[in-house]
Amino acid sequence: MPSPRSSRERRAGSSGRPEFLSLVSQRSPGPPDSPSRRKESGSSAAAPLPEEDCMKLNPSFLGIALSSLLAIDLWASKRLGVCAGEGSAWGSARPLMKVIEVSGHGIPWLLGTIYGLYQSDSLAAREVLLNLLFALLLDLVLVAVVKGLVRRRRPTHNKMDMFVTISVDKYSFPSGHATRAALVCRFVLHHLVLAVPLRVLIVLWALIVGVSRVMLGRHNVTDVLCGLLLGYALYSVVEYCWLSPLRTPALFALWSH
Ligand SMILES: CC(C)=CCC/C(C)=C/COP(=O)(O)O
Repeated sequence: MPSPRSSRERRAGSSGRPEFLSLVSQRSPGPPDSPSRRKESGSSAAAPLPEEDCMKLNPSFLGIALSSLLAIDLWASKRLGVCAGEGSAWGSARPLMKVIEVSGHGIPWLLGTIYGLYQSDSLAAREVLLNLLFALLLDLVLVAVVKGLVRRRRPTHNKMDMFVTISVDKYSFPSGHATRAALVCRFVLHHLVLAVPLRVLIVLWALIVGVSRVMLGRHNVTDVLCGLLLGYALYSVVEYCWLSPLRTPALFALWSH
């Protein structure tokens, strides 16, 4: 009478390594009954694979979770893109959204910081502004690299009528406006002495810049969320590499009057 062994044990045969054998036989490129396969796995492995093993070919839980998240992201982003065109549900708010867009654009921030550097009359102000300039440039490079690597297209409902873009800006992940808004917000909160209402205002501004990207149809929700996280994290890199007159005297000499 055969002993009541499990199907896994029976498949193990004399080797006692069922998982290894089943994975090898599943990954072999030849057809299930090919001579090469029979030679590799012995006569007992030529039997059809049990259902339990075939499950390993199915998408992983992580794969399913990611595809579902992306589907929800696309669906939600389309629904939230209420200012994507003049004819959209909130089309009349589009001009205001575009003003918010410019407020988070790289050019005004870069020009404003450079102007501030030339106008600065104290070493402390120069140090802060020089580091802000470094942060803004680092952010531009990081976003360009990630956009170039990920190459996620902007939502189909986006109208490409943005103020000054570079070639990688045809891609949407991550949102450059969101990274900049989070980075600048954290930077300002750490280095400027501001009254509480102004501190609240800068946080609100960063959030509104993020939300406006989705409302304008420029980005999917995940582009903005990841952009905000990336910008927030980037501030820690800036803090770590902080440029000071002691570390980089030559750089500070450029702006000494
Ligand atoms: C040309 C310069 C200096 C900056 C480009 C700024 C820009 C257009 C970023 C794209 O932002 P989103 O990824 O949020 O659309």
